[in-house]
Amino acid sequence: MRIVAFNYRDIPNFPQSTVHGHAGRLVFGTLKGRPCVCMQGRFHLYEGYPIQKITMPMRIFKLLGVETVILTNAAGGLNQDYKVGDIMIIKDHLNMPGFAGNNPLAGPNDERFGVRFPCMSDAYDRELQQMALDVGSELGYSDFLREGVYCVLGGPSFETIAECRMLHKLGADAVGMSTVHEVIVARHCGMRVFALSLITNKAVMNYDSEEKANHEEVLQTGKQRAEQLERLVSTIVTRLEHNNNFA
Ligand SMILES: O=P(O)(O)O[C@H]1O[C@H](CO)[C@@H](O)[C@H]1O
Ligand SMILES: Nc1nc2[nH]cnc2c(=O)[nH]1
Repeated sequence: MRIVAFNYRDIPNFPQSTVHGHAGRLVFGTLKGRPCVCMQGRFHLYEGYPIQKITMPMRIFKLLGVETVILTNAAGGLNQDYKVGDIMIIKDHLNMPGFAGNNPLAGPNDERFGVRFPCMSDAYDRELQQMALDVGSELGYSDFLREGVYCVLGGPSFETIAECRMLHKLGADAVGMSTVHEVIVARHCGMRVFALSLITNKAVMNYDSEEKANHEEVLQTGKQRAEQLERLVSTIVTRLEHNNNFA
């Protein structure tokens, strides 16, 4: 397989990855014969970037001709049934920065990309969610494959116990610091979206707990499930090719 990779620092006006574990490369190649572009590292509000800069790659992908965006993230599990290592298919989100007015589409609307008031009730493609469930079951992943609601916060501090309890009551199954901004911009310009959270740690909900969220655990769980996540995503990509039914 031939790939061509560009360091973010060599791409004019592209933001730079500052997070440990985010390589900072844009990789072009084929995945099971399908042309793909992959971000090795994404951008977050807590890195200090304006929200429009964080989501700029989505518009670049649209202009490159990308039709489907697959996003993955690491997240803390709020749902008490979730275990570390579970993979959650995101079916919906809670956009906390958006509640406070920090939305990537705020400001003048660029009509070349999409409408002023885009719908978000269909943000996560339902056919792709079903396909992921089917693929997961074929691969023998059903025991650790979930469907749930992802909540984005600004970070970089992890949540307090009271915050975790509140987010759980509000209907979130997992909490993180990414993805939602990209989803909004991708949907605004009409790309199809599928997203997964790897539950890398359990959110601490109890004052008796000795557990503490930390980035090392996040990276470690990521490594442990990397192969299975890769297989899941690459098989989904293969099915997109077979079905080719989303044009
Ligand atoms: O970048 P993603 O996969 O969302 O990673 C999550 O994990 C990091 C914290 O450990 C934060 O960046 C948070 O957003
Ligand atoms: N906000 C947040 N982000 C995470 N990323 C990975 N785990 C977590 C977590 O527990 N909380």
